[in-house]
Amino acid sequence: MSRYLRLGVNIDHVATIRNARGGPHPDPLRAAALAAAAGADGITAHLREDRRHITDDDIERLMRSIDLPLNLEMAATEEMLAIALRHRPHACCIVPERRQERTTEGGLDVAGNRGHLRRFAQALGAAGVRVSLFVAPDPAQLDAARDIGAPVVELHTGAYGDAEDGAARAAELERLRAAAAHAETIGLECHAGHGLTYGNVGPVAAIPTVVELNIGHYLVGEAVFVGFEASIRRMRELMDAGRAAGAAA
Ligand SMILES: CC(=O)[C@@H](O)[C@H](O)COP(=O)(O)O
Ligand SMILES: NCC(=O)COP(=O)(O)O
Repeated sequence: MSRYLRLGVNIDHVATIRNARGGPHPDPLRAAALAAAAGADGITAHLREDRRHITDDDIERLMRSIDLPLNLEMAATEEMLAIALRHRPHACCIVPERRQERTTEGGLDVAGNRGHLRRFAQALGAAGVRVSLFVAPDPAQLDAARDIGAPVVELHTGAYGDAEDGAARAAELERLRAAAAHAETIGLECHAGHGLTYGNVGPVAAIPTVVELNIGHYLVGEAVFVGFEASIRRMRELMDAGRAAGAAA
């Protein structure tokens, strides 16, 4: 029987639009409420060190007012750890950050930073926060994640989304499939996300050991044309269709 695939709606880029004018509109909290109405299973927000989209105040307000679990994405810095420990969201996904990047370019080097990341995983885990590590679909990084005691990994799907031809995309999809299978074998819960769209979500949703997708930028972009709830509902339909196709194969 196929497992339920959760949808975490990332509301970062609602804040990007708001911040373009410096006022309160559009409010990511309103987006979170609409995501809940559209059937999202969780809300994801990335508090970047440079606060280019989500702000500290957004996190405060999300923690106070949403009913859905919050997945706080953050870099492994002392400042972010203190914020996460103060709020204790349902989950924290630790992600790499480079100030000059336009978006999250790759996964964490868990294998090369075990000591540092273990301390974060332990502190957050002890506070009751479910810790996930945002990694490339690389078995060595998954083994390192398990070694440092993280219960969850989120596979970076950006290379799959960016692949320009069918063969390259198939190769990236195979890397995701193999990594998700490896996660299950070593006892890690497996999520995936970054750059997912209506056009590419199906084959990722079909991977049976992936239990959560986090999707944001495309949903906010589509919302301009069809509305936020409608964009989420359409994504949900495509995820469900992909899951069903995977189960039938
Ligand atoms: C880690 C990740 O993939 C998300 O945070 C998402 O990409 C939105 O944030 P940015 O666009 O700022 O990378
Ligand atoms: N962790 C991935 C995420 O939250 C959403 O990424 P994107 O859909 O905004 O690229």
